[in-house]
Amino acid sequence: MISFPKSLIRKLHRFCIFRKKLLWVRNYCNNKDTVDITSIPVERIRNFSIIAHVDHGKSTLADRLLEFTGAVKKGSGKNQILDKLQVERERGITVKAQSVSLLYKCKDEMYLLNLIDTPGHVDFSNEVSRSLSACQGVILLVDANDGVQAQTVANFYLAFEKDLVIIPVLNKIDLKNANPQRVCNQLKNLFDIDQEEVLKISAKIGLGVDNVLQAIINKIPAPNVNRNSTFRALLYDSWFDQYRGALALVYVASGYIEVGNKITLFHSKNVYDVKSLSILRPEEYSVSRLAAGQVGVIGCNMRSSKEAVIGDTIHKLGENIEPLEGFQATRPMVFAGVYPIDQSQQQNLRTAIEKLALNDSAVTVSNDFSPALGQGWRLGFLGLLHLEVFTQRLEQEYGADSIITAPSVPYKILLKSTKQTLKSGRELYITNPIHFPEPFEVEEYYEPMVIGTIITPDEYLGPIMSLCIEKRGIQKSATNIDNNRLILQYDLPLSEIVMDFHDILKTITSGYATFDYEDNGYCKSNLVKLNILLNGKEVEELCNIVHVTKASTIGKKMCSRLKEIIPRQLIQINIQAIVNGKVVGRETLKAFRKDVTAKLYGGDVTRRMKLLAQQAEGKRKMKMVANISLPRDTFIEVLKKQ
Ligand SMILES: Nc1nc2c(ncn2[C@@H]2O[C@H](COP(=O)(O)OP(=O)(O)OP(=O)(O)O)[C@@H](O)[C@H]2O)c(=O)[nH]1
Repeated sequence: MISFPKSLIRKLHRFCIFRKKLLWVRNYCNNKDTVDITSIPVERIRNFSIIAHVDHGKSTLADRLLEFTGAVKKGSGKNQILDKLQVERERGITVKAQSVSLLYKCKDEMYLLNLIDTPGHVDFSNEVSRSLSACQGVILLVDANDGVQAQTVANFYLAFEKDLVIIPVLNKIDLKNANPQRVCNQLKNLFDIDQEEVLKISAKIGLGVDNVLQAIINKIPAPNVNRNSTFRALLYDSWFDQYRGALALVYVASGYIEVGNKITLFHSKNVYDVKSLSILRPEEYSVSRLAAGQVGVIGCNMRSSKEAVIGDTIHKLGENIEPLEGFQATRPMVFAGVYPIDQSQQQNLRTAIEKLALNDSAVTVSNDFSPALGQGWRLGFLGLLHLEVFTQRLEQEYGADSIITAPSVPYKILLKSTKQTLKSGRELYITNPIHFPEPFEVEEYYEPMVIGTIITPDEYLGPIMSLCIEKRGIQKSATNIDNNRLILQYDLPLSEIVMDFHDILKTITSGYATFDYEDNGYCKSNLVKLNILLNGKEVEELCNIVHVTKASTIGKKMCSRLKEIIPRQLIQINIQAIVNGKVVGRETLKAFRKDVTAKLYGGDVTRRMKLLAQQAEGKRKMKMVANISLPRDTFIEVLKKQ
């Protein structure tokens, strides 16, 4: 392999940074104020979001809107332009809401349309609700073939509760199996939307997209703001730029701001000079002023993303203001330990987690320690996909490899009243099974519950009901939304749906049923801690809290799963699942026998015996230190297919 001197690599690296800076400056200068966006009056601004179920075509419609308004060239060959993250492009899903400002001429007047493309998956619904606070209307997009699905219902109610104007749009009418009439009936039955209001389009081929633009202008009201009052802006997203520090994406709620103004954040109180103002089209386009009703980016040399706290209100220094309503804190649904592959990478992983957690405000972070994995963090996520996407982003965007431990949901425990609990409080939230108290200390156990909504063709009702019963679900309602589709509501324990409920549901319904859930507080339960022992040694990272009725089944399955996942090693591995000191599952992973005598050709038998004895001694030593190497993903994998 050719090796380059370190000095040359350093020079090359510096050159690349210099080139990037140069490109940014050129881009900045080219974009400077060719259209005076601030001259567009408030009455000609429309702020809206596209909301829909997963894969119903939000990003494709956003692409067409970008093309129709000239933000990108027609036939540029680029798809899903607003899905910028590598993880979004690889998985074909949106995980982060993206904003773009479009200029559209209608009846000789220029309109500014601020569009936010939102994710569809339930794990990212916080992005949707955050985006809606900068909007006055939404496009509710429904696939004309699939019809109304679980996230369509959830997203409709999010917009409805915020009193936003809803423009119903049927997409994919070019498909052979599209059935617009059936979907219109569903919209009428579920949301009381009249058929005449529904637009029919094909985002893929651009059919009917101009009607969508017309509806945005005619139906969505202009923001109700005052440009002459004091400046207030809601910080609703932020990201880190290597050269300009943290950039804040804001919705200006009143007044205006100009480059050179001194600003401060209401809660953090830090003071900054405004260095740059821009709007996204979708690339940054510099402007000299951001005024009420607009969505734009403020660059003010914030040194770290920590300073740009999402939900904070930005205002001018020295002005007394009432803060804008921030965002409701989201409650993490799944917790998992994240550790560096080896402790030398700890600092790197720490920086990466800090930066990414600030960009993704739904993630909670606290320190954690594991005897086997060392110093790490306990992170809280909105679901398993959120966890997977976060760790993938850590790897791809920050080059930080990590080991993830078994995910767990947050349990609530009421301790028996003793002198100590009287002082420290009897209620305990357990996000890490390691901290599960001994049964004699506990008065009552509680587990988190959700209300699950399932939309399915009625022929799958039987298998779905069996699945929900197996997952300890209680049916709340079952309603027909048309001749052959049902909407079911179940009370379900969060722990039962978090890992693989969605996958199983898709399998048993050939992909036709869709699922969405929302938090429904805590419910009394009967829980136990399931310990996993490898060669008699407890592996804390694999222990799990389970419902007492499931302990034995899960224990057995975890053992057999571990047997599949752990590679055979030079020593035999005894895998045991233990609940309250009782073995509920057991498997043995046979040693993989290395033939140490292979090189011997004939010769004295004592030589053969000596080699075998040496090998046995080596194995004994390994067993003593329980030196079992587990693959990186064991902790999640073992819980996935129970
Ligand atoms: N035939 C047809 N396919 C479409 C149309 N619109 C979108 N699609 C396809 O549907 C798939 C999903 O489209 P996306 O735009 O990624 O959907 P999305 O709603 O943004 O997906 P998420 O961000 O993951 O929720 C892609 O393969 C698109 O090419 C359409 O009008 N007709």
